[in-house]
Amino acid sequence: MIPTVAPAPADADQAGSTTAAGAPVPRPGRAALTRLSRHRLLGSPGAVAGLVWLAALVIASLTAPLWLPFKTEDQDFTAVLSGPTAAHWLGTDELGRDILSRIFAAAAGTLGTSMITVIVGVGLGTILAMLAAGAGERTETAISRVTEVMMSLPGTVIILAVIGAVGTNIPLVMAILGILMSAGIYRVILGQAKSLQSQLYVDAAKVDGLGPLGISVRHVLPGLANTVVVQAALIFAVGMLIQAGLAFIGFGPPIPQPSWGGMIQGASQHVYDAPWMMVPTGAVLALTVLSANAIGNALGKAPNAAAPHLPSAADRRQRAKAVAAIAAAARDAEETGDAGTDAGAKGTLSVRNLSVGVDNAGTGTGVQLVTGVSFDVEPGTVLGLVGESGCGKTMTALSLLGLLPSGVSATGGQILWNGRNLAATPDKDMQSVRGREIALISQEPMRALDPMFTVGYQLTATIRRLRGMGRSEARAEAHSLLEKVGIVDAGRILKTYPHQISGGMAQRVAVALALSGRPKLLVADEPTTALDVTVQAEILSLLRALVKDTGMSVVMVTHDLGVVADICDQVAVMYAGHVVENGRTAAILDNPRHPYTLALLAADPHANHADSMPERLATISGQVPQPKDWPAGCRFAARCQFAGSACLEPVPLLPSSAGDGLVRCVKADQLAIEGMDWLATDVPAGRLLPVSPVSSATPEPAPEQDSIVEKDLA
Ligand SMILES: Nc1ncnc2c1ncn2[C@@H]1O[C@H](COP(=O)(O)OP(=O)(O)OP(=O)(O)O)[C@@H](O)[C@H]1O
Repeated sequence: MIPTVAPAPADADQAGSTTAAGAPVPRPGRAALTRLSRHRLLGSPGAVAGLVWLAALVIASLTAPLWLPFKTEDQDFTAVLSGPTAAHWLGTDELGRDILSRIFAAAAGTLGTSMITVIVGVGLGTILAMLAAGAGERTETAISRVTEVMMSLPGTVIILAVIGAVGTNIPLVMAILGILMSAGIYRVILGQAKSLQSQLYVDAAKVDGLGPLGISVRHVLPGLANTVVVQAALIFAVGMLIQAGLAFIGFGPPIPQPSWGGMIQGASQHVYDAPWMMVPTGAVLALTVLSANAIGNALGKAPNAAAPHLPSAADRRQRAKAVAAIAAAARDAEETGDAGTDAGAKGTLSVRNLSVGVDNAGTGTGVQLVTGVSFDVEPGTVLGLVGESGCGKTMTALSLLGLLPSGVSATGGQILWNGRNLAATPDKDMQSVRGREIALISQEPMRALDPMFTVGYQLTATIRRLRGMGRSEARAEAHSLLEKVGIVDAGRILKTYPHQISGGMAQRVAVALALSGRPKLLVADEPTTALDVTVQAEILSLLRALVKDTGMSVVMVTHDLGVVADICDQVAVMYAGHVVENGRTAAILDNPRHPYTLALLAADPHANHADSMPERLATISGQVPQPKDWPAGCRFAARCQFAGSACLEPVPLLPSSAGDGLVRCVKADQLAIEGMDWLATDVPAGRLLPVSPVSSATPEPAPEQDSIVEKDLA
């Protein structure tokens, strides 16, 4: 299954929630704030400068009475309209008042009242949007009509009318400005709030009994964080400018209280005889507005909490670094003649020694999730990657497309495809591979389909993009693709939206979408897991037919040996991040050599014949170890009924005596000779019997006394 990090479900907000890898999962709101503050704000020099400027302005303004040399109303008639001097650093105005003192004295008021506009405008707009999105169509219609009326009102006239009625009460004027602006903010936020309300995790939260308020606060608001802060920064800047404009035309704070707009107005009277007077206040106002905009810009680039699976720019940079490192290693290997393999035959996928790891904050020293995986997929064949959950199948599959999740990247090895090493291919070059050469279908068909557009639009747009066809030609191709994937009434389905079709139909459409670019390789990540058994069989037979008809090859990720038996020519059994056995499907299913394969088969009801079905199916005690807990020796040893002390040493992948496959077990041959079965009995985890180590180059059967645990267990 492709990992996604959705906002925490209703019951998962406890502090201790972790990823499968054991890493703590931040709550969406906190995650958003972390990203906003750490990666974006501090990563943008403009935003950092803006923050420093605003912070300095606020501190200087609040502490002004303590350090300013002059009071705002002090007049120095010996220095009227002067430029900067030792006594008056920024000069004086027409009454000899110190401009520096007046700028800082006015700053707190200007910033504070602009914040009133932000709080009222953004707060009201956000609350209305969340209410409209969550409370149903009638409420949304009512709120939308009211905001439309608000937007049609002449704001300037209303503000002037308020000033006429109540005088220059700046906080009140700015609050009313906020109310007027909230209508626009409502419109900006509503669409996003509605989309968040329609997420599957919101449905899950509703099922869990979370009320509308809880859903809005816990699931919707965190997803709106980006938009809200960007709007806040913009409104802050606009509020400051409007306030300065009002003061300029005489509706500022009462005289002699200074205001930036009032000071600019005063300076405009002396623009010819004392032009300097305009500079300090104008520059401070401009710098403050620029600072707010720079901060808004930086925050606007932050990834949304609702889509944390999308790689941020930092993730992309990190990936680019990882790709460059692999490319450099490959070049070194070529120079020293250690490259190992050529680029493989055309249409053959050759994965060599692939490792995938967590980036660990860009240091490249994080835990490894997949190590030393190698396999080949010939044209027109299907390779199954099989294993329990957490064995690294998805990480391996996604690395073929360069689509590893944020914070994870390929750390070594080669993915050889049509003459290039995809592991060392930059993301922008991978774009021409994805869809056109290698396509993906995932477990959840709805992931591939956008609920906002009809099936026809999505298919046509994809075909046009990937194959450069005209509209009507693409439409005809979409129709034929739907027929190809077994949809009888293709014309009708083209007109439907994804939510109007069943899961099986959606998976067929997803397959058609994947075929749009006529890929040579299809990566299918558990494509039938979410479907019921009959539909599963249909999709498998569709894939089989496509492989036969088009000569396309498939990498099929599955935990179902039935699927492997049904469709795969080759199989690679993965356990704890590496391949423990691979080879031809028939050879492996008939003659498994690795105890893990043996155990998977023993635990699979379909692999046991009805007449010889045991009373109790076999189990594999324990769990797949977390990547950070992988032992140096055999990673399966702690759960293995046949483990011995030789299994404490690292085990290489060696040719299996059965067929042309490879197996990673020091006792593989001994098990084959003795014909051991995996028992239904649970084995205490970590039990190891003494077994003499065998040479890794030529595995020999273990001595008699090192026998199999089974004997003890019986
Ligand atoms: N984004 C991630 N960051 C860190 N570790 C991850 C991430 N995604 C997966 N892992 C870890 O990588 C390992 C391999 O995961 P992977 O999803 O490839 O397993 P899988 O065999 O495909 O399992 P499943 O069938 O459940 O998808 C697991 O230990 C998993 O916890």
